[in-house]
Amino acid sequence: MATTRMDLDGRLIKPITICMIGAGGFIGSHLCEKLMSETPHKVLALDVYNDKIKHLLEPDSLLWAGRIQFHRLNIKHDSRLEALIKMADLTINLAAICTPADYNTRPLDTIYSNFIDALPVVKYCSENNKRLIHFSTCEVYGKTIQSFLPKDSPLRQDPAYYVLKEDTSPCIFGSIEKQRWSYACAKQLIERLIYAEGAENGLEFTIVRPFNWIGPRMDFIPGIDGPSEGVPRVLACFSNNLLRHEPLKLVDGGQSQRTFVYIKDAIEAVLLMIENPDRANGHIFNVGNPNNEVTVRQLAEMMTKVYTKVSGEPALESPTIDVSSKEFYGEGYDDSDKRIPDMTIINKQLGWNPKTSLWDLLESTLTYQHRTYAEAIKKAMKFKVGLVISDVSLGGALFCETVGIAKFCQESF
Ligand SMILES: NC(=O)c1ccc[n+]([C@@H]2O[C@H](COP(=O)([O-])OP(=O)(O)OC[C@H]3O[C@@H](n4cnc5c(N)ncnc54)[C@H](O)[C@@H]3O)[C@@H](O)[C@H]2O)c1
Ligand SMILES: O=c1ccn([C@@H]2O[C@H](COP(=O)(O)OP(=O)(O)O[C@H]3OC[C@@H](O)[C@H](O)[C@H]3O)[C@@H](O)[C@H]2O)c(=O)[nH]1
Repeated sequence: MATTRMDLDGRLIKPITICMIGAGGFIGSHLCEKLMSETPHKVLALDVYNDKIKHLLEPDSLLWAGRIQFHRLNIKHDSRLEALIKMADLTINLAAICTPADYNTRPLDTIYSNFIDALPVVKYCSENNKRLIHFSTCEVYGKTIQSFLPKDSPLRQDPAYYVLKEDTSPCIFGSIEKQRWSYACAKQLIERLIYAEGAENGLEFTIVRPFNWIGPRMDFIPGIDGPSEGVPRVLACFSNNLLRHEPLKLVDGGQSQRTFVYIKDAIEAVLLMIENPDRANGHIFNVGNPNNEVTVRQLAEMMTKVYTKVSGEPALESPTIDVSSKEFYGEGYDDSDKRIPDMTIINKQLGWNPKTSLWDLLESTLTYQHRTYAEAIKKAMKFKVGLVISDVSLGGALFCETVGIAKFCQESF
């Protein structure tokens, strides 16, 4: 760990204490890891779970012991929150419901989590003159202007109609019954509130808009370290399909486009924000990789190829199947058509650029997924087949939840 660190303007960085809310999640776990291994800063890690940061908390002999402290609390109702924010120099708020499967099926929880529950955090930071880094989302841009242009319009080729820019792009959401947008709308309102606290009360803030950060520890694998009926974000959905040898499900044909950035690249950007307050305060930053754009169908094809390479297992003959969004997510789902971040502001303020190609980030991530989950999945599948066989021998109905299991069952009989 470097003890002497300089900021981008050549000044010595003093060690600070960070109150990190949602530290036990995907981004939080990587940020804690980075702060512990490369900086002298202290972290008060707040979350309801700590499974993803357990390796940083135990044993006591770790190099950084004493610099990270876990507080199990729910910010919805815990009177310790203000005191913890007061103890820190900087608060980073990552806590949120942020999986699309929840937005239209649990819109109230989504709005409460992303707006109402974030309010006291903003208030305590403002009242106690504490700096805040708040995690918003690229979803605040909603759909692109391009998506409303006629299919044959030459303007569709003009980046002005699709590249998403913090200070000029509009936020375009669907109608109210498209409850998918409950998340984006709640995030937009909390951004506006933070901005207003900055303008009227002098709150020192930075807003981060992540563009599909992916990597190890993202979400969960259904039935292994999360609910079997749960629907995580696309990286974990496709990883789960690959691990179980079942086709990857393409929602509405997989035509939507996304840019994916490697979590380790993105964390570098957050560290620059933490350590360069003069350059980061008052700004909203897109953090993504404009060079890693694919359709979801292309992502599925690439993940299938990469997984074959890292696992040594052959791909299925038909590696993908189409599924309607209504069937997959339920009524009220809608989608962002395309998400390319403009990088001008983060480049100018922090000199940050993403480095890792989509192929490389998928290779390291799927190597991790295979190493972490392949055995557990095999065991779970054998157990299920065992149940099926005993069910059949008892004259019960044969149930095979997945194509993979169905094939395995046929072979076993
Ligand atoms: N991963 C991405 O690509 C991405 C993209 C856009 C926005 N974001 C935003 O970044 C933030 C972090 O995302 P993530 O991918 O790490 O998600 P995550 O779900 O892995 O992490 C969120 C963490 O917050 C915790 N949390 C939620 N509600 C809480 C509460 N009431 N009290 C205490 N803890 C609570 C959860 O337990 C979880 O550990 C979110 O605000 C999300 O909206 C992430
Ligand atoms: O199995 C799947 C899962 C997802 N998809 C599709 O893949 C695309 C990406 O889905 P994700 O679950 O990763 O979520 P999205 O990119 O739509 O939104 C995400 O990005 C912004 C963040 O705030 C959140 O992390 C999340 O809302 C969507 O078009 C979705 O419909 C599939 O085709 N198949």
